[in-house]
Amino acid sequence: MKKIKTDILVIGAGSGGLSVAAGAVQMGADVVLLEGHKMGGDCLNYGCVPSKALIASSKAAYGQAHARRYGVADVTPQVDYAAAKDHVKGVIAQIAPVDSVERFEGLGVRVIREFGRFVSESEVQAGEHLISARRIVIATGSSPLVPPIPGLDEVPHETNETLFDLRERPEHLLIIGGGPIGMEMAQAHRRLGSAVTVIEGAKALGKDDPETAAIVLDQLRAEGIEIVEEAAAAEVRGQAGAIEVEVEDGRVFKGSHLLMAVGRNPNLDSLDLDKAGVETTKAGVKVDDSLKSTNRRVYAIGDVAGGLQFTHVAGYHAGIVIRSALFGLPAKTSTAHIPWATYTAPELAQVGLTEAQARAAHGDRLEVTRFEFAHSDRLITERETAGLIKVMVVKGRPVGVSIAGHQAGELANLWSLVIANKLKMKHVAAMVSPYPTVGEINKRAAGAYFSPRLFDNPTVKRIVGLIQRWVP
Ligand SMILES: Cc1cc2nc3c(=O)[nH]c(=O)nc-3n(C[C@H](O)[C@H](O)[C@H](O)COP(=O)(O)OP(=O)(O)OC[C@H]3O[C@@H](n4cnc5c(N)ncnc54)[C@H](O)[C@@H]3O)c2cc1C
Ligand SMILES: NC(=O)c1ccc[n+]([C@@H]2O[C@H](COP(=O)([O-])OP(=O)(O)OC[C@H]3O[C@@H](n4cnc5c(N)ncnc54)[C@H](O)[C@@H]3O)[C@@H](O)[C@H]2O)c1
Repeated sequence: MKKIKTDILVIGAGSGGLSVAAGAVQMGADVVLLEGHKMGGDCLNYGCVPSKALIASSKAAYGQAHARRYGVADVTPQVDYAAAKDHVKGVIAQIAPVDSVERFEGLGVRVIREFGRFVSESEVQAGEHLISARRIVIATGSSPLVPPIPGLDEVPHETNETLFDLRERPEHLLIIGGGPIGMEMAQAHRRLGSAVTVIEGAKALGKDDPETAAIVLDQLRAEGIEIVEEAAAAEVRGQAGAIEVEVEDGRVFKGSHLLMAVGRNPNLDSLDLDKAGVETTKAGVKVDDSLKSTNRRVYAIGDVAGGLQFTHVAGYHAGIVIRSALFGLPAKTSTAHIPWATYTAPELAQVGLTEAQARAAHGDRLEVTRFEFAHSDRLITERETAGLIKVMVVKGRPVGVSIAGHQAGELANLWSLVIANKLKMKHVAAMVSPYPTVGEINKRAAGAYFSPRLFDNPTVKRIVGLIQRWVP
């Protein structure tokens, strides 16, 4: 057994683990990084990157088929599904060097390509290495949840770990689960020419504001995607090419392929966490708001910490851990300014509280300001007018923003800045946006907040009237 001593041991080289390792080593800590599978984790290999690359292919196909509204003839796109998958692989390959062993070794991180498991409160075994560390960061991510639906273990099905390797376009893709994975892949496949049925046990895009989610779902349905809600899958039957999903009320949906997209399972099983005194819940490692586990030397970040499961959240967690583990400074997580976006067309984005959450937290003090994308000159030129921004405001300060529409994810950036820095609507209103940009929508939303105060206000009218009498 080779013994290694280090300051920081990071288990898992995905979005969270790589960010801790890169940050800590560049600030002078001795860092060991373990990765048992692919460098870059889910986001690079099976998640954000391949899904957004496939969405880009589908957007190109959709653009060809819907050009007439711009005065350019529609054409039926000649989709080569395998070539689209080559494009996906090419994108992964282009980004992979940033997450590679070579890059991290170049930064001074000792990278060990083995799975790690705890043998004591401060030691982890990885292959022939026994590593003892001052601080250990669990960043092992999550895996696709495979629910105990009768028949599923005998019927061939895809998950996010296999879908991007599929070379033949599914004739009819059945998707169980109408969350972000299900809906992004539904639209991508529909636009690439598959028939698509989404079977959702509750509400599709149910973690988002229902009003903004409805704008997205209307468009998906208009593109021909069948979305069945309140229909939990109860049984799966058939074989490759001829699959049936029976839902709880007895309806049966037929397709050629099946994608499971019903949520995530934290990667805990191989870690022997009981040897380290690290407690877990169903969601993941039990952590406090500074991401410390029940063993004060051990942190958990990203998907395995069981909160919001996004790459940018894993990166945000990394910053908290670096502050705490390297500098011994207090650092606590907050979700108030955390955004997320679903990259359907139109996109769906959320920052902080939804209207329902804000109402529950702030009651009558809540004001909801709205602006319809149909009033954006830029989006009229682009013919992308379906969309809405809702800003939840308490005493002049935004506490949440829900956006559906073209570039909703891009628009969300500003609101994270505003909420993170406790800025007010007056600060957004004070910004000058270049005309005609999509980003102007954010300023218009702030304008909508102030309009009734300025334009429907008898006191303002009286004052203006008085002043005008005196102005020469
Ligand atoms: C289809 C899909 C699309 C997505 N799209 C987006 C998106 O657009 N935007 C977004 O923000 N998020 C998206 N996500 C979520 C995002 O991928 C995750 O939130 C993110 O990857 C989590 O990072 P992580 O570091 O916690 O885990 P991961 O990136 O999964 O990394 C964990 C790593 O740990 C390794 N590991 C596990 N156990 C051990 C062990 N015992 N020893 C050593 N190594 C181990 C694994 O092999 C893996 O490489 C998407 C997810 C999916 C599935
Ligand atoms: N754009 C992005 O940022 C992005 C994209 C994809 C995934 N992700 C991340 O990955 C996570 C996982 O995504 P996901 O879509 O798998 O999970 P999810 O938990 O968001 O959605 C799963 C859906 O499956 C439904 N479901 C569960 N069991 C069912 C059953 N038996 N029959 C029918 N429906 C059932 C649930 O009601 C839920 O709506 C997301 O929560 C998100 O954190 C992010």
